[in-house]
Amino acid sequence: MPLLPVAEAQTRLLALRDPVEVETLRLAQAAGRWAAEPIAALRTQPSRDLSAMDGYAIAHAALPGPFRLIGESAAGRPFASPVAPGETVRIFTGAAMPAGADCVLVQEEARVEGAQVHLAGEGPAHPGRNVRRAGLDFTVGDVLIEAGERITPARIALAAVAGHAALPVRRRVRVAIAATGDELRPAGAPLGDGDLPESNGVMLTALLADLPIDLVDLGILPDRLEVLRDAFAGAQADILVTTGGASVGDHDLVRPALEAAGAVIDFWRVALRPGKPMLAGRLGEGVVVGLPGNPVSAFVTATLFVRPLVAHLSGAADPLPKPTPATLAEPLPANGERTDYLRGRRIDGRVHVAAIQDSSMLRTLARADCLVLREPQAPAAAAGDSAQILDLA
Ligand SMILES: Nc1nc2c(c(=O)[nH]1)N[C@H]1C(S)=C(S)[C@@H](COP(=O)(O)OP(=O)(O)OC[C@H]3O[C@@H](n4cnc5c(N)ncnc54)[C@H](O)[C@@H]3O)O[C@H]1N2
Ligand code: MOO
Repeated sequence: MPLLPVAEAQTRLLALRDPVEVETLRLAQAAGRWAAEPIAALRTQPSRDLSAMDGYAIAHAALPGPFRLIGESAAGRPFASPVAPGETVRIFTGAAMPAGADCVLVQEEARVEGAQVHLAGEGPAHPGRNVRRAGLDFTVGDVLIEAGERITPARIALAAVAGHAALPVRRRVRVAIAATGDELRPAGAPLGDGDLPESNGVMLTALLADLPIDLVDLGILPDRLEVLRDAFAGAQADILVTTGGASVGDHDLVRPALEAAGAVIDFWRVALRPGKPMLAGRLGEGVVVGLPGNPVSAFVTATLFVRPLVAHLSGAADPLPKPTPATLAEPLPANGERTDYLRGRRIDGRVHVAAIQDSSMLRTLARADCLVLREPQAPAAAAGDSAQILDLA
């Protein structure tokens, strides 16, 4: 199989499965999910004209006054009768404008003598000044959140004011993570000769921590075909993520073990660096993504493929990471046939690219705050040139 371009691999991966089922959650529980349907306003906001300031509701045509004080309108306690020209009502921020008044004289520009309010400043410049018109924010029936948009804290507030107590979202995605390799030991465990602390599984757990998932930790699996096959077959997940054993060595057993477990591999080997040996396919009702074992390769492929897949199954309309432009601090050589994702760090607005880009080097990755994209066959770039980056911060 030839190497698959990154964008094509992403498209094929997301096409492997539709978003998971819809559930309805109370607002506070819906944070971080994606809207499963368009969310329309059940009411108009403001529902009527409201004062934007503390002061005196007046008719603009009656300026410069004076005005006779006939009552008060507070938030939730409107003044019921109309206000005639030459009359005024004490009013507070968020309170209903009484009929007959069309602007608010702020109290800093008013002087009150008994029941008379005098202009003591410039006064409201025009009718409508310091008034929030009915429907300023939205009108009943307006679509406020599109299907596939994330439920952010601001959208939760919007949905509440729009009259919703609960929202239709996708259920949590069940993600199983398996690290493979005979040399791996849990972080902190005693190490024998040739042993290595496991880092990909904990990295993936952290990388997905802000997404609505239920995690199934399959732990560290040995390089034994039957053990891998049985663990994969029993994973029962929407997404099974494996790391390691994806390449061509004698101990790279993930692909044959997946196939033995009944998986249908859709693609293997993508035109990117690091991360080339990654694979993806179907396993029962779920999707399997096999990430390479090198820690930086696992991180980059998880960023480009696993996070977007979780977001897609969670109902995100736009799940892929978006590159943004940045300025290079140093020249870069011409690129080869794979899209390169270089570990970079922004200093004073310019991106410095780490000198050694070995896919095993976690210290370089941990110092990076972005990945610098180099398209296949990109010509050499000079310091000061623009480059596309993926933000890691
Ligand atoms: N002859 C070839 N050799 C290799 C090729 C190739 O095309 N031909 N591809 C290389 C590329 S690219 C990559 S990336 C690596 C990754 O291959 P694997 O997925 O099979 O990874 P492993 O061999 O299992 O492990 C690589 C490396 O990473 C360490 N590792 C693995 N899992 C973890 C973990 N969970 N936590 C920490 N470290 C882990 C492992 O000990 C190895 O050092 O293959 C190249 N080879
Ligand atoms: O592309 Mo591998 O992913 O060299 O590290």
